Amino acid sequence: MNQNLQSLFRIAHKPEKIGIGLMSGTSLDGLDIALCRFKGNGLNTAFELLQFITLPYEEHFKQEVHEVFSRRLADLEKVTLLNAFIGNFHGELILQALAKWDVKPADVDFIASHGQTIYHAPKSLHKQAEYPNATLQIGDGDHLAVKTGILTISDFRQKHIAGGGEGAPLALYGDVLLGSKPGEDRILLNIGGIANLTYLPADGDLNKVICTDIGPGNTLIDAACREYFDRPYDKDSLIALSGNVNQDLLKALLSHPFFKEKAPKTTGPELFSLAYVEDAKQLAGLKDISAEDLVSTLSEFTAKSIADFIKANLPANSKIFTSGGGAKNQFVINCLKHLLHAESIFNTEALDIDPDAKEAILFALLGNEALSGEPMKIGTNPAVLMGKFSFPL
Ligand SMILES: Nc1ncnc2c1ncn2[C@@H]1O[C@H](COP(=O)(O)OP(=O)(O)OP(=O)(O)O)[C@@H](O)[C@H]1O
Ligand SMILES: CC(=O)N[C@H]1[C@@H]2OC[C@@H](O2)[C@@H](O)[C@@H]1O[C@H](C)C(=O)O
Repeated sequence: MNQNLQSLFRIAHKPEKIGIGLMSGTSLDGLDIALCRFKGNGLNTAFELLQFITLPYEEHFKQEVHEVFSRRLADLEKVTLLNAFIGNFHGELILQALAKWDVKPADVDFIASHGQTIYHAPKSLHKQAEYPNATLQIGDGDHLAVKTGILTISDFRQKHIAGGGEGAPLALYGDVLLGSKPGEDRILLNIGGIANLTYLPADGDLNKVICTDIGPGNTLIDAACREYFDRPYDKDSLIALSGNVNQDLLKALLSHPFFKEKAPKTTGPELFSLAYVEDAKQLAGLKDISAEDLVSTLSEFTAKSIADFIKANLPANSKIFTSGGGAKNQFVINCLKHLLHAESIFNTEALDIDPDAKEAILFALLGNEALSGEPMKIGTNPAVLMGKFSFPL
């Protein structure tokens, strides 16, 4: 037997596995690296987070990715170069993290890598009947495997699409495993570049689980901060707090048909961009708005779209647990509390899940499933095992 398959067979049979989950999200702030230990699979997974780090991206790298990120027209050579470069670069960052933690690459059984989404095009976006849902993550797994010497599983989203989904959100698999509690209706709300949530019903019925994108999380707030303040994001909501919400613009921002589409649905910065904001300004008949008022309005927009979705679709008594960088945006969280009449909104720390690490843990879990799990049917999501295998040799 091919020695790669032999080693794959050996790792898949190990009762306990050490895996690294990698997430590089739409905010492009850095690479999240989670080192985890797993026993078992599916609903019987025992999991432990051993180490977590976010290694921030340098400005130059962010600019290179922004050249092709969520653009309909991009330099194909740049895409090709970045695909190989990011695979190798993420491999280097893993080696740095392992050295810092004093862990040998040989002690890690697998890497599960999300890659970098550069374009997400569900049918609701591209509207071309002859084409399927589609999405593109770059940062090829072979480069990671060869650079680190560790078996790498990558490109998880294609199988979800092939099975009838939109390629996202994949959070539901991890959320069900880590977040469910009998007797409690729960909402795990991730506010990253895009906001998404998983509803976990109190009776544990997997058919009732809902996992969907909702709309913009930080993506528009970040884009406005970059454009008008030369800052990557609105740290501690200082800009939003210094402005006022423009109600006409807010109404126009909320009027897009995406918000009326039935869940599950997905979206990205391809739709929610500064061009979207310009269109909304026109719709509202608004010529001028101060940059501070714009950031306040976009922050309220994030909170209002999330609250509207929850009020219209989910039980009112659900307990909410937030994660993602947007959970640190107090303006957004306070608006949410106000709109939902919620006394408290927790973050996933209350569930013993590091809110910054949650998505990287999710991919490690998906890697563990790819190696030795079985397809799971949850809600209307495709029952598929996701991920492609890359070998070091
Ligand atoms: N202290 C803070 N105050 C306000 N906003 C913050 C703060 N810290 C982080 N953020 C927001 O969180 C963002 C990063 O979030 P995160 O890393 O969860 O996104 P991501 O993983 O790239 O997104 P996605 O889940 O959509 O792929 C920043 O760009 C910023 O908007
Ligand atoms: C195509 C893509 O990269 N989508 C991301 C993005 O970031 C948040 C939201 O949009 C979510 O749908 C997804 O990521 C998470 C990890 C998911 O699949 O659950």
